Amino acid sequence: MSMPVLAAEKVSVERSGMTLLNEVSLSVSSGDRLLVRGPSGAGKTTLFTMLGLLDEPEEGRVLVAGADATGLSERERARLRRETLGFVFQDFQLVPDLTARENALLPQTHGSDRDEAWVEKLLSTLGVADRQDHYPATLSGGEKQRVAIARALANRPDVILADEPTGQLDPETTEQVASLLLDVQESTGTALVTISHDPALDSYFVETKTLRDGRIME
Ligand SMILES: Nc1ncnc2c1ncn2[C@@H]1O[C@H](COP(=O)(O)OP(=O)(O)OP(=O)(O)O)[C@@H](O)[C@H]1O
Repeated sequence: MSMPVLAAEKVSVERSGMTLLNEVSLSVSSGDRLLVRGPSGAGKTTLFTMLGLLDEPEEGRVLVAGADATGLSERERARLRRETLGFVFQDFQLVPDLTARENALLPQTHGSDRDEAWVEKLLSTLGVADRQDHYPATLSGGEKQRVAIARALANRPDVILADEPTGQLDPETTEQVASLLLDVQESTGTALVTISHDPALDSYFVETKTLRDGRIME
């Protein structure tokens, strides 16, 4: 088996004296897709935050391409995040005063090697090329999420992390967005970790894990 591009090893998180995650372990390698399911309050967002290097666990480690990300400075974590991870959120989180295209190009702002052709290809694959000069307010929910997926892939990340990516979409749009997300994931060989309670996503994933009360159920 190839080395995991992202792994949690016995990650435990405590906040205000409550255990939010209890020795959670999981890993994904290039091209893998993993769905983490769980009811409300199970700890899904907390897990997303840890895997996304947005916060640090009290115990355990998060490894990116085999390197321990715990104990890094905020600055080093930000760099690792930018270079290796792509994020998709339930509420899209597009910048309102940037066009679709400018939003998708955002992750490339820091890099020296801008690759606008790649982002244009992504927008086209995701079926929003003709909307690229529009502002988020004039896009449908499905279009916004497709732009957000292009943005997540703009830096050719090793892993896409998606937190309830279809949570604000109707059933038909959920199906379109889920298939497009998985198509681009497959064609780019990126690993994908999706965190969701939406049963509509189950059929797209072979590997699923269930989180309950902060633990992965066996
Ligand atoms: N900083 C905190 N201090 C104390 N408790 C917290 C904190 N953050 C989250 N929690 C609690 O931890 C539990 C897990 O929260 P989390 O947001 O990870 O769950 P979730 O599975 O994403 O839920 P949902 O699907 O409703 O968003 C919840 O009971 C929540 O109220």
